[in-house]
Amino acid sequence: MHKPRQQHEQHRLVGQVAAWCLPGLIMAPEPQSSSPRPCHSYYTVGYALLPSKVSSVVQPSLVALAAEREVRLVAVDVTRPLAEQGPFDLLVHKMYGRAWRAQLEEFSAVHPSVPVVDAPAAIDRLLDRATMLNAVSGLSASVGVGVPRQVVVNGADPNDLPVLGALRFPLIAKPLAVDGSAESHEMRLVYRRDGLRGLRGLRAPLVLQEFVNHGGVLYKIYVLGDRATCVSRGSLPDVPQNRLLDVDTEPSVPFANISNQPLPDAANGADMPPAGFVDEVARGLRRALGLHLFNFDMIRESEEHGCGRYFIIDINYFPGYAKMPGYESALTDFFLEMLPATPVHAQLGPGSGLDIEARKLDPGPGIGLRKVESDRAQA
Ligand SMILES: Nc1ncnc2c1ncn2[C@@H]1O[C@H](COP(=O)(O)OP(=O)(O)OP(=O)(O)O)[C@@H](O)[C@H]1O
Ligand SMILES: O=P(O)(O)O[C@H]1[C@H](O)[C@@H](O)[C@H](OP(=O)(O)O)[C@@H](OP(=O)(O)O)[C@H]1O
Repeated sequence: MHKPRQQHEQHRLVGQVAAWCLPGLIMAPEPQSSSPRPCHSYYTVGYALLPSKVSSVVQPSLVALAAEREVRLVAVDVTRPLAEQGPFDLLVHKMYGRAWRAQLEEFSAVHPSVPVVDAPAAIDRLLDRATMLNAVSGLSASVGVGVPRQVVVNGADPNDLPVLGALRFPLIAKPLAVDGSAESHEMRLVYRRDGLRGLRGLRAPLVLQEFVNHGGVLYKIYVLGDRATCVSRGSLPDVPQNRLLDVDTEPSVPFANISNQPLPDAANGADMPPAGFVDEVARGLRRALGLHLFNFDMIRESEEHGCGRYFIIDINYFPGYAKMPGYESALTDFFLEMLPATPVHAQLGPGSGLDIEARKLDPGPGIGLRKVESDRAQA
């Protein structure tokens, strides 16, 4: 039900933007302020994103700054075969489903020299909460960050699960799948065992994860290649021990999209995690995940309830970068780092920028999906 509407919206949105410079391409609008430049001086970064992500991330300020640095941002038309579009010097994407994966494979077979950020198999690990946090356990123990204990519930009554005995209440029930839908952000905070009965309202499969008291402050770390930027946000408040025993209160409560909340006044003076620690965790995760574009949510256990350990609770692919201060220049820098030394159409010589057939005959040095994956293995 969800996807056809999204595709329709995307088609409409793509149809609204002006075609400029190269026939057959659909592009982000050229910023009014930039002076005319010959087409060949530009790099072209193709982006394949849902309409909501386009409107949050591909803002005029980003398009303008990238253009100043000779990078133009071009929307992929997802209603047409990807391999026939371009030429692109770099492709970034966050789309769901097998058909899109097949399009990427075909694109890389036809254009092996074009880096695709990121590899679909690596992104897939973040689309399932059972595998999402596995990379954290791969970080060296000396880094000092963990994940809350959790179990996966595949449809059976969670009360019947023998493993549940190992978890301590309160728990958070989270949908297993992370698929960009509103439902994938609908959760329940479960205070005691009888609260698990109400979970039948949430669609299984689910993850039941231990809630960690953390003073209502969450740290969101935005990763863009080698850069990591940490911001603080509001989060769920601590759950006092007596709330777990109070049978006159609701045994579970629903919530959604908490981490979009600003920091509550009371938490405003909260210490940020040390920059060196943030960088170390971000670097370790980037290597373990093999991804360039993601953010992760980290909390610090309240000292009155524990010993101040850090926990990672969520990792998101291609997050809302516009919420990060200075995102325009960070994203443009990232594109420039990922781009090859020469624009692809300039490598092919004058007049060949539109010639897809010529590129099929001359596939270049071969740095498509495979190159990005091998860079990752070496990192
Ligand atoms: N184990 C936990 N302990 C304490 N609080 C938690 C825990 N897990 C989640 N939360 C709280 O619930 C919120 C939502 O959880 P989570 O990040 O897993 O969901 P999400 O829908 O994927 O979030 P986002 O919109 O940031 O992607 C967190 O921002 C945090 O406030
Ligand atoms: O598109 P889905 O799969 O629903 O994932 C969301 C993430 O879960 C959120 O974490 C992103 O917001 P933040 O950048 O505030 O983390 C959010 O970014 P958005 O503000 O661009 O929608 C999304 O990436």
